Amino acid sequence: MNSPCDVPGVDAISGTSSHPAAPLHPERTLVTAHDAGLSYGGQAIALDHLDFSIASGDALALVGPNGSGKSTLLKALLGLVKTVRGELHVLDGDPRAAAGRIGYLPQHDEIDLEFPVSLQQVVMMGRYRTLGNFRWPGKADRKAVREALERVDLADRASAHFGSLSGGQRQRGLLARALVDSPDLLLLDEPFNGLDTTSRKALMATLRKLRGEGVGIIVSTHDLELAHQVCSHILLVNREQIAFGPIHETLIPENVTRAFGESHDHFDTHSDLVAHPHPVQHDPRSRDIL
Ligand SMILES: Nc1ncnc2c1ncn2[C@@H]1O[C@H](COP(=O)(O)OP(=O)(O)OP(=O)(O)O)[C@@H](O)[C@H]1O
Repeated sequence: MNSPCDVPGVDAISGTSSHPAAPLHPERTLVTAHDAGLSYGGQAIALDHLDFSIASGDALALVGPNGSGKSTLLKALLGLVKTVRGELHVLDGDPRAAAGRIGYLPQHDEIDLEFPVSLQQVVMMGRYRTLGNFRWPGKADRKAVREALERVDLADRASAHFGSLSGGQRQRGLLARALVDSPDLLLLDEPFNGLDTTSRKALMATLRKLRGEGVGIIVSTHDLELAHQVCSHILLVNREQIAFGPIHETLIPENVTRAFGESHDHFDTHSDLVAHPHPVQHDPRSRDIL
């Protein structure tokens, strides 16, 4: 059974129905991988045998243990890591050609919180590709910044000193920076690390709203709740692809064990968040809730 959270327009937090805006991004395939292998400059393949695809409005949870290749895949989608075998296409072509259509929220950001920069100035940094080196931000740029801040519900804090915002607000501000050029594809590397429950929920709601607008999302995470609340698909990796598919069919104990090993402690395979296609009898924790 699909979770209500899988359906664009159904609120992730309340579970109530809303009226989604018409998709702003046309339906199209955003990423395809065919037996792709990724490598850092002539070194051994860091992540191999990738075979998956995602389309507009899909959200893919990229899940695997530390060092399994999650960031490597995100960097390859940005054209920063080479595909040394097979194919990895973004918007039907080489990832480097699609760079202007991708928004990226890195795992660590370098912004010095003491630096006297406002939230809207941080978001404007996301316009640098559009602005080039020699143009001052104009009306259209300021409008784009305002709209990006509205999308993450931070328009009222536009002038605030970036360093004075809460951790969750800063994270949403950085998301606005990734969104300011209206990307077709949004890549997020562990965006929920260190966030409190309220900020997590706000960020999840924003991501679901973006899906409803037709943005494709790939989010690297250890967080199964996030994966279930936001994502339609999951890609489990451990130096190679372990499994890919709709989240409710693919996030099963067998695949989790294959990705994390028998002794993993990240995921309780009896957790409500891991699908149990064949619930184990006599175990009160086992429920086929999905
Ligand atoms: N710049 C680099 N040059 C060479 N090898 C690298 C580089 N960055 C990562 N690797 C290697 O690629 C493999 C995958 O690392 P990656 O950072 O993609 O894993 P990850 O799943 O994102 O890990 P984590 O959850 O800890 O962030 C590791 O063996 C790592 O050592």
